[in-house]
Amino acid sequence: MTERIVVVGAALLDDGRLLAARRSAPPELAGRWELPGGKVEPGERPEDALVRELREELGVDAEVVARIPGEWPLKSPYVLQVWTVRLRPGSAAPEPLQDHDALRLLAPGEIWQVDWLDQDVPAVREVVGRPAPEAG
Ligand SMILES: Nc1nc2c([nH]c(=O)n2[C@H]2C[C@H](O)[C@@H](COP(=O)(O)OP(=O)(O)OP(=O)(O)O)O2)c(=O)[nH]1
Repeated sequence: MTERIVVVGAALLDDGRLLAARRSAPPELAGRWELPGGKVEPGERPEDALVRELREELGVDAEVVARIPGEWPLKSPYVLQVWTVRLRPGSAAPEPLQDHDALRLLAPGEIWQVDWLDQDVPAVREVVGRPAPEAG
């Protein structure tokens, strides 16, 4: 059986701007930008993994809104799935607490100003081709 591990990434949209995070490790990925998130643990729902990772990495209280259709191959055995998320009322603002050393909120015209990980580009393209989720 081929092992396949899902990495969940967050499309965190704030007033039409997309949150991008710059990785601080490992050396081969450091300095490149990604959607914050991480690996789904055995037995964990992807949505729960994403909420957990965002709490650990950014210190936020987030909720998952919807899955972005598609799945993108990363370094084997990982595949990337992306979900739109929003902050719950009262959540702290995102901070680069773990795994990242910078965050940016990118307006639609700024999306391609950062050096996304190559493997994230098709996923980001899919994210920005979609309207922001409804508020509330
Ligand atoms: N989170 C995230 N990881 C990505 C993206 N694109 C991409 O290639 N990756 C890779 C980097 C890592 O090899 C793997 C996920 O690792 P991670 O370091 O974010 O996950 P994690 O917090 O669960 O890691 P760990 O320290 O528990 O091993 O997927 C992306 O957009 N978001």
